[in-house]
Amino acid sequence: MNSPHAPHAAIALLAHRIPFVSPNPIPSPPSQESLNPTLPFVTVTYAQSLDGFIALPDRRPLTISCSESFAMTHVMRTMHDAILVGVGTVLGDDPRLTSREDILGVEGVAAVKRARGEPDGAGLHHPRPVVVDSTLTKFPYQTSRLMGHPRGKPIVLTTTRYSQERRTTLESLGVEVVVCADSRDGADGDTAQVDLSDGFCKLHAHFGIRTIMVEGGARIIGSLLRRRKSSTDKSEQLVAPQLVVVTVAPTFVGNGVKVIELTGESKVVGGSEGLVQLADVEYRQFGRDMVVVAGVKMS
Ligand SMILES: NC(=O)C1=CN([C@@H]2O[C@H](COP(=O)(O)OP(=O)(O)OC[C@H]3O[C@@H](n4cnc5c(N)ncnc54)[C@H](O)[C@@H]3O)[C@@H](O)[C@H]2O)C=CC1
Ligand SMILES: Nc1nc(O)c(N)c(N[C@@H]2O[C@H](COP(=O)(O)O)[C@@H](O)[C@H]2O)n1
Repeated sequence: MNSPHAPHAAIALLAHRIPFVSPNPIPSPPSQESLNPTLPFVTVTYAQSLDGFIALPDRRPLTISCSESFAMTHVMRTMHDAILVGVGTVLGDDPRLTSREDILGVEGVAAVKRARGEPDGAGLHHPRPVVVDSTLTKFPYQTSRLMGHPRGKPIVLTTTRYSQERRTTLESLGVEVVVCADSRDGADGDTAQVDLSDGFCKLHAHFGIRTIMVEGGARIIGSLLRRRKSSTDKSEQLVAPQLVVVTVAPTFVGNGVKVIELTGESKVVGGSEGLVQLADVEYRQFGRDMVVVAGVKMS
């Protein structure tokens, strides 16, 4: 597959699986979840090596995707209202989290605008950036490229143990701080983390965000791929994403960071127990990479 065709192939693969790709209502929503009035549609996506790594040891960033699968990722960014990462990713990668014309190409940009039902002259859609930071103390607001994002300052989801001093500073700079319910299901053991399902509901309720692309990092994705009960709503399904899109590149890394690191009790259980189960799986080649697209079983 040549690079100029990748955005078209990505639109064909994803447009029927992600709701609200167009500002107009799409005729046939792909699933009942997209009709949920309070919970946004959540896509989890990442790129990994053939041996399962998403970053180098010490959480150093790694370029895994080829140009075609990168184009697929940027098409996905244009299809979501918001893009969410954990503060570990902001610290490690300093991401821009924009939809990029240089990666999509002229034809790709035009195709995306057509798919969104927007005129040629319209600017390319960028998802609103959202960062998860349990205390507000880690988000590097003085240096982060997200502070110059074209959709405005990021929204930061935090817990009740946030720093008031930091909140005042961030809000004075235009950052929107959203205090969410605490969860102990995250990656840091006994330390309260952000209850992501509560965060998702608040993004919908406070900002009208209907679709969220979760792009990283390891701990946030790991939390979402575990079957968790929300502290605000006892339904287990609330925490699960509706769509999982994984780029698998034909490279070996040998050592580094994985999205699911089983520890303690879960390591003894092993297998896929305790993890979300996939359904409606599709596979597509983008350049040299394979992209796996799947829904999540809700039972
Ligand atoms: N290959 C890929 O597609 C991607 C790779 N990455 C890599 O991932 C690494 C960063 O991942 P991490 O260090 O794990 O950071 P992360 O980006 O997952 O953020 C984790 C932080 O969020 C906080 N947090 C709050 N609520 C949480 C919850 N409910 N669940 C989990 N964490 C919660 C944690 O306390 C922690 O401080 C970097 O090495 C980056 O390069 C990041 C994005 C995509
Ligand atoms: N799809 C994909 N492939 C890779 O090889 C990657 N390393 C990533 N990383 C993600 O992209 C973010 C950087 O985004 P910007 O280009 O700065 O907008 C990074 O933080 C990861 O989330 N993704």
